[in-house]
Amino acid sequence: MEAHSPDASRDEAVRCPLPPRVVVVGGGLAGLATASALVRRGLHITLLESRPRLGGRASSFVDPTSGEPIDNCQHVSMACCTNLADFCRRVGTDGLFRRVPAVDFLDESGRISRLRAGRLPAPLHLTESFLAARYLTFTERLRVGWGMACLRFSAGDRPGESFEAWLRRHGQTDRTIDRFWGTVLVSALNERLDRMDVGHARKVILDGFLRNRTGYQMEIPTVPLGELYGVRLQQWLEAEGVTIRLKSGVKAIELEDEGAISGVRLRSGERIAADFVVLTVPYDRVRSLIPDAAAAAIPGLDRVVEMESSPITGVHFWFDRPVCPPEMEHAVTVGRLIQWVFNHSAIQGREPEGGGQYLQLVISASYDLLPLDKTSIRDRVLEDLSSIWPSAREATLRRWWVVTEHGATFSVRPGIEALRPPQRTPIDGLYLAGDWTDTGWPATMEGAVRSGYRAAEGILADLGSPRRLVRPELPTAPLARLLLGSPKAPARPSAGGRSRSPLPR
Ligand SMILES: Cc1cc2nc3c(=O)[nH]c(=O)nc-3n(C[C@H](O)[C@H](O)[C@H](O)COP(=O)(O)OP(=O)(O)OC[C@H]3O[C@@H](n4cnc5c(N)ncnc54)[C@H](O)[C@@H]3O)c2cc1C
Repeated sequence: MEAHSPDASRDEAVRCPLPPRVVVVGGGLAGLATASALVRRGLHITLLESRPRLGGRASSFVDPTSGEPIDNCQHVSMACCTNLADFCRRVGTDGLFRRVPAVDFLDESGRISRLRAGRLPAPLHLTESFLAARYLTFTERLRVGWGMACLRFSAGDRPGESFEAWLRRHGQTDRTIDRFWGTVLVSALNERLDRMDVGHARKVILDGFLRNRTGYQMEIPTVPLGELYGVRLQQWLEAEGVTIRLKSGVKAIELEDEGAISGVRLRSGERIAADFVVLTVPYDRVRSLIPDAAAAAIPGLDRVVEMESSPITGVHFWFDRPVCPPEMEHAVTVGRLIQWVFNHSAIQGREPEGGGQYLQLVISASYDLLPLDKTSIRDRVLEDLSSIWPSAREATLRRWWVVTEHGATFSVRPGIEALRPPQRTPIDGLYLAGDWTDTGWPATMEGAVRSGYRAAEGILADLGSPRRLVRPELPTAPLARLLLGSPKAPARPSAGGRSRSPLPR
């Protein structure tokens, strides 16, 4: 399987120049992005994944009763996710998304308020549709506008302050907090407002919704995640010469006497030699893969364990008849347990056999559901859905799944940025990546891809062939630059300087 013998030493590699060997540990979006960015550069790349499939937290499983692929949970991105878009273009899956230019908010009386760009330039492009929103009174809409202005201009945040406390300090009421800020941000950041960092909330509102006319638009996959980030990625990477090994869990990295990376040891005991290792495993796994002496040399690594996880619950319902309007693809629900409804019969054309409707419901930061069993969660969600569309009461629920991912994302709690390590480590040849590493982004597919690109940039710089892989944010519109200032440029890994054989140019 390997072009190099497992015991090939660095000296031999210098005498007989072989392609530099990169081992990527983890086949989630960070690992996939790292590998995809390094192909066609004369490297020997191996990707090791402990599970029997690629995709990590963005994946599907097969329903044993129907044989149908089911996503662990609906994943959507926004048009401001420029690196995820770049990654999908790179691997040829960019045609498998539907761009949704309007976000529909559904209130208790079943009324839809559509958020979409109007005639005004950014950052005012959403003003017309927001002023028409029916889930807030006119005064409440003005109050939210004031909150946004404060978010831009407030002088300094109080260390450790939650976003909810910040909102109350800036004139927001229970209703605006619950019906606007909570509705938008809890699902965007997968955290409750009373546990949410102010900087991350600011980033979603300013960078996601206001800087650019299209940044808020959603990208919804039209195929199951297992196809999007699993099967298709595997085919593409293998065609590009990447060796993919599934069911190959890594036990630990291995180091030379001088402290540089020499390879990884699998749980099976097998050793794979490497000049570079990129660890893209989740934050709560990384420490166990790094020997103590090396871990001590990585500033902040021990603090990674202070990160916390936040859960997401995805509920899948197959009804024997349409429950929501058949043409409706998605809705953000205001003032409910359910936060998002996705109509998969409309989005992916996945009508249950014999007709009916397949709906996916999402509850982010689902702490309150953790003590409940799956049947109780099903019943609560069904009750909630029935109060939106009473037809859900009469319909027969043919099949259902409740999937709660306890460690769905790291919690964006106040002060989180101090716990996120950079991708480059002081260990020669060792990189970290994953949505939890320092990207300035919350736990998202975009953050994962950015981290993978940064690790790849670091490796190429070490090999004397620096390339810019991380794509810039969407351009800030001129008026938005005037009113909001420029977005902060995230820190980048420093350029090479390592004693590595240069890449052929
Ligand atoms: C339910 C849910 C809903 C979400 N919704 C959204 C959304 O709508 N939009 C969005 O942008 N993001 C969403 N996210 C977040 C998004 O899925 C993650 O941010 C992203 O997929 C993380 O990618 P990653 O590569 O950093 O980590 P992971 O996907 O966790 O990948 C790490 C990989 O490493 C593997 N691994 C672990 N240990 C080892 C080992 N020892 N050896 C080898 N392999 C190992 C794991 O099996 C895994 O495949 C959601 C997440 C969940 C769980």
